[in-house]
Amino acid sequence: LSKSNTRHEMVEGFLDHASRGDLVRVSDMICYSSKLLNESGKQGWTALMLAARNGHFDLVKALLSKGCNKDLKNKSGQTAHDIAKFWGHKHIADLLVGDGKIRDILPSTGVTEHENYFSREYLSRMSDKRTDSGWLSAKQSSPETVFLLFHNLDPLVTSGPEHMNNSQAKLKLCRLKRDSVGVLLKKSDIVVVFLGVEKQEYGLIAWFALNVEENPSEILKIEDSHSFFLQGPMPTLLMLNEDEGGIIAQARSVLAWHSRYSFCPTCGGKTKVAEGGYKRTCLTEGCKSLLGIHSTCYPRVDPVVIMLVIHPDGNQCLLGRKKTFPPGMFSCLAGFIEPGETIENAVRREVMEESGVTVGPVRYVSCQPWPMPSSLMIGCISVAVSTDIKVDKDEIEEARWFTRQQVIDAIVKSSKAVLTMPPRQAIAHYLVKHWTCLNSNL
Ligand SMILES: NC(=O)C1=CN([C@@H]2O[C@H](COP(=O)(O)OP(=O)(O)OC[C@H]3O[C@@H](n4cnc5c(N)ncnc54)[C@H](OP(=O)(O)O)[C@@H]3O)[C@@H](O)[C@H]2O)C=CC1
Ligand SMILES: [Mg+2]
Ligand SMILES: [Mg+2]
Ligand SMILES: [Mg+2]
Ligand SMILES: [Zn+2]
Repeated sequence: LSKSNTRHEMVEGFLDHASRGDLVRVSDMICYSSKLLNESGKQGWTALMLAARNGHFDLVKALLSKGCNKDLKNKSGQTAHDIAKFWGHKHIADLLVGDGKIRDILPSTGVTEHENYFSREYLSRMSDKRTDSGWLSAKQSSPETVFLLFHNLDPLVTSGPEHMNNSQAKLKLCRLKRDSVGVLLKKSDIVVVFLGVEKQEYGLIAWFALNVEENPSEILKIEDSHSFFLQGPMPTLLMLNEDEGGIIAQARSVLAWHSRYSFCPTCGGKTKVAEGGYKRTCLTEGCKSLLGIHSTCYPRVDPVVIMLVIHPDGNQCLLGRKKTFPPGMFSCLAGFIEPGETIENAVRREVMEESGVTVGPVRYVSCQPWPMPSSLMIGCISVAVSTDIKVDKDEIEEARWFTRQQVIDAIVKSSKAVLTMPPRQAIAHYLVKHWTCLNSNL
């Protein structure tokens, strides 16, 4: 018995070092007993899974090089690769794909998937539960369930010091419980949107979002004295951490849709909220919105192209500024895609309209949900075939070619910088940075 206890303690210790990313201790212990490599602890988690969970890149590399089995699964059926992907550690997930077989199926475009702010999937949406009203109402009355409250689409956040552990973000969403929002849930005119459940092993903690028009402070029991409705949306919504940015992207877009589409867009009739807040069905008998593809019944997403246009000399890029931008800031040109238009044609049309520049080849780079109210920014890089600029004064105040050095100075916020860049959370920032890295031989 004591022998197996000692062994058990050793495994526990080993997994604890792995979880904390202690490369030295983990390596030492493997030298002592190589069997530890594939040992698992609570819920079947191996050292590799724990290292992948906590983003310890070097440790994952070391464990792989020692020959650990990366295909083992924990009790939830997840491999280390699944875990790394879940938690947004893309570089680790790539490493765990290993021999490259999976990625090699796709022909290389030189573009790898990049996670932008507002893009993280912290919750699993579980869309199959949206039609299960029994499950949804049980979750709404569960004491564990998390409710996010919005007032006119501004989320309730807190700046309380007790929330600031392990987080660089200055603000955090208030995770309210059933008892705090009970009075609102009973009101018939409040839409409650099911966001999903936390991605974790035990239980299924559900999250819901609700929006109220009148200030609810008086009728609610909110104990946190540091809480307030975050006015915005820009730039305040960029102050949350990456996990919460992803949650806001989903919640705010769906709530904004409800606040703008209370009546049927087809006949003006009353609608009924269905599918956990993911549908509004017209109540008028025979309404055309009920026939065929009734896309007006679902939350809208508006595709927008956003593009970095490269000068034919390869060493300058085109940036513009709107009157509403802070002084000195320039960004990528952008515009809504119109019906019957491809991404590439929308890029060429918007650049022509806004700057008078003709664009040739266009390539997709990355995308970003932009919940103001519900755009999907489709980020592209493209090459100009003409260089004269003539701005459309209605939309753009100024557009200019900037050299690679000038945009690098702006990205690193050098004192020599002649412009400022959009914040790092905006895909415009990423597109410029992506280009400067591509051209590092210049
Ligand atoms: N994440 C990022 O890095 C960036 C995000 N963006 C976002 O991209 C979006 C679009 O960029 P923007 O340059 O304004 O777009 P456009 O160049 O297409 O111009 C905007 C104009 O288009 C009209 N418009 C509004 N909604 C639609 C629609 N659904 N379809 C067609 N036309 C529409 C509006 O006109 P009117 O008001 O007269 O009705 C608006 O003034 C904005 O929401 C902006 O916030 C932009 C730049 C950077
Ligand atoms: Mg435009
Ligand atoms: Mg525009
Ligand atoms: Mg437009
Ligand atoms: Zn209708």
